[in-house]
Amino acid sequence: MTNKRKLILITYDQSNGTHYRRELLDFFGDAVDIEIHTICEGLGNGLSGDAVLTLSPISNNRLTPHLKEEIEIIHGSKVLTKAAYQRLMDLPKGTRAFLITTNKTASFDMATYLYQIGVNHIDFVPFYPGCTSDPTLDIAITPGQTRFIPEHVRQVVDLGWRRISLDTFMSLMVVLRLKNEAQIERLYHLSRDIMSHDFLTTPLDNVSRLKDMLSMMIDEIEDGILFLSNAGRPIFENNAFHSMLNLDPGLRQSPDLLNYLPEELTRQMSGPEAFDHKIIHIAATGQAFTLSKRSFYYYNNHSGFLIVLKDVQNIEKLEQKIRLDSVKKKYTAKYTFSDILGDSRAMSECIRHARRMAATDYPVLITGETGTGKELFAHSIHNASSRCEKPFIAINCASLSRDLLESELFGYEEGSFTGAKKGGKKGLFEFAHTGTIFLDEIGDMPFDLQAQLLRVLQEKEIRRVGSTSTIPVDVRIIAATNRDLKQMMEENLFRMDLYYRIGMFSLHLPPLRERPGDIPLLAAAILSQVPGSHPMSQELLKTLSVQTWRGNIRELKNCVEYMAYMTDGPLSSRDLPSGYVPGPEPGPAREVPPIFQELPLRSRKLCFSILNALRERPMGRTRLMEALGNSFTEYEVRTMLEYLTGEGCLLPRRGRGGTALSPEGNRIVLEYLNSGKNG
Ligand SMILES: Nc1ncnc2c1ncn2[C@@H]1O[C@H](COP(=O)(O)OP(=O)(O)OP(=O)(O)O)[C@@H](O)[C@H]1O
Repeated sequence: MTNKRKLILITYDQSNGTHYRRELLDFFGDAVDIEIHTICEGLGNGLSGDAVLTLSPISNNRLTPHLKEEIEIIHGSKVLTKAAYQRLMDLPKGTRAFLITTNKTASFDMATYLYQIGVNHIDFVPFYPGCTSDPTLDIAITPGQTRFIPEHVRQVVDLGWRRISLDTFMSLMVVLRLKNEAQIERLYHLSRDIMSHDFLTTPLDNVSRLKDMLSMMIDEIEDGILFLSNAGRPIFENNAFHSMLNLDPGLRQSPDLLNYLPEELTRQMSGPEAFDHKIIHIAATGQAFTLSKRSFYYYNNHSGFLIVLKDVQNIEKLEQKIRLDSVKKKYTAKYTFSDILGDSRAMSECIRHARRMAATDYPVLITGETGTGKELFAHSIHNASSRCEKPFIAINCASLSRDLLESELFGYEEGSFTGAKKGGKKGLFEFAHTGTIFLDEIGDMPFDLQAQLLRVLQEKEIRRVGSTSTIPVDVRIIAATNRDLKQMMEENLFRMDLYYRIGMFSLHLPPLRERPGDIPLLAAAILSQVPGSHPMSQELLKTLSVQTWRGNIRELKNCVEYMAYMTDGPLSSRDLPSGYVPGPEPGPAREVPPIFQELPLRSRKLCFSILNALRERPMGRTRLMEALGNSFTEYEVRTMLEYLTGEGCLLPRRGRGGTALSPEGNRIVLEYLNSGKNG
């Protein structure tokens, strides 16, 4: 790699060229080769180099046809030394003098410059080769062009060659990528001798300090940044750009940088269009980046391109961190295995199995009646798994309508349906990425959504509602249900393929009545949570142990808490809430009303319980669920309410009065209660 830069220097004539070439070499040393081209002798064709510097006014339109390729063009400016300026200022006010330059344009250029820097007490008369002289004038002022002074002039104020301005040097340093400490130091020294343009009146050391701070800040940015000139040449790149691509340190600020970048990157960068976040894969290193190319403007002029490179892995990590931070409170698993009480054999076995399942990454299906601790187990499995630091997201599949459940789980794209949020919405699967999702009441998930869930499990990617693209997700699924999925499969209500996918590890939690030995332990633990509560008598514990506990531990909890709050002294069977009698419920044998006969047993029970509860008074769904001991899911209750309304057992709902029994419903339930035969 060659580090020597080539500069095309354009001046009016050869003499100017030689002079300014020397000045440039004094500044840059042998870091640059300078090729002079003059307007007088013709610029020639096919000029090529790292940059063009014009020190004589010439438009880009005139210049570019002479260039072999697109090269950065710097329109340089020249300034007086401070000493020369002083000599001009010392001339008396009203002095009329020739202003001698090489040509007409240069003459006006010089006059404008002098007025700009405040030399406005002298009356300049432009003079250059070929123009008519005024014989009455005998003073001449010239920036070093003494060779053109008319013979009759007696007083000459030679300002000396104008010097290349500080901003021209700065532009050269940037474009030629030659900015370093030594050059900044040189600029600083120059600034002591020569005049600055207005915008450089800030002391140079401040400017350079500011620039240094700026480049330090750019170096601190974690994204790789590369500035390209309009011509596509590298102007500046930050540390991250080098380290992300493992570039040789010798390439820092090298004009040849592009030759050493991966081909996948340069191919995308080279087009004229700006773009955002293209994903590129570097075959040689296996790295993946997102690449953006943005135009940047300086005072409305297109000045080049900004290339931004982001490491995809970093984005993922960051996104994950943001997800985690934002979901931490809402989406963490609260319970661990140590929160699960019960030393019955059945319970100990469940815990042992669950611990084993936690050590794997497979889906887990937890079954069991309501209130047996399915959610507790789901939390504990997540917390004992390798994903414990990652999100745990629980959703009840029975509590939402089909469409809502779909958009909650998978998210949606902006505009995918009326009312969709601007910018779309992330689904819970995306939030749960790298963690666990707990699908409670999975048996109540609508059939077509089951197919989508299966796809997520198989493909490990989701598609937002209304989107055509997919998003990869890595989520472990724990599902739970109190429904009989096997039975549901037979009835074509649950997909067999999904069942076998999630049910490989299945954990059945026994109902409380099958492990009465756990009741004293659980009851004592529940009691200890109530401040100031009294102990339970043995006789009460015995009574509790023979209850059917259709609501299982949740029901036991309600019952024990009720007693603890309602009783002042030690607790006995007398303190039990009404409905709890010693011994299991015998359950009278009754004839099944014809409208229930087609229903599965569980739905039949639910229908009867609803009608029975509504005999007392009308009530809303939440109340009704409580009255049923929370033994049925919201989905089940809703479905059965619809069914019973359709059968004419309930009055259609109006307003906030809740659901009421119709005369037909009342007749059916009374007939059922009086029938006395087994159903
Ligand atoms: N073995 C246990 N030890 C201590 N508390 C328990 C145990 N099992 C359940 N619980 C408590 O009982 C209540 C119900 O448990 P959980 O919500 O986990 O049951 P579930 O089977 O998911 O119920 P549902 O099917 O109605 O959603 C919770 O307050 C839970 O903390």
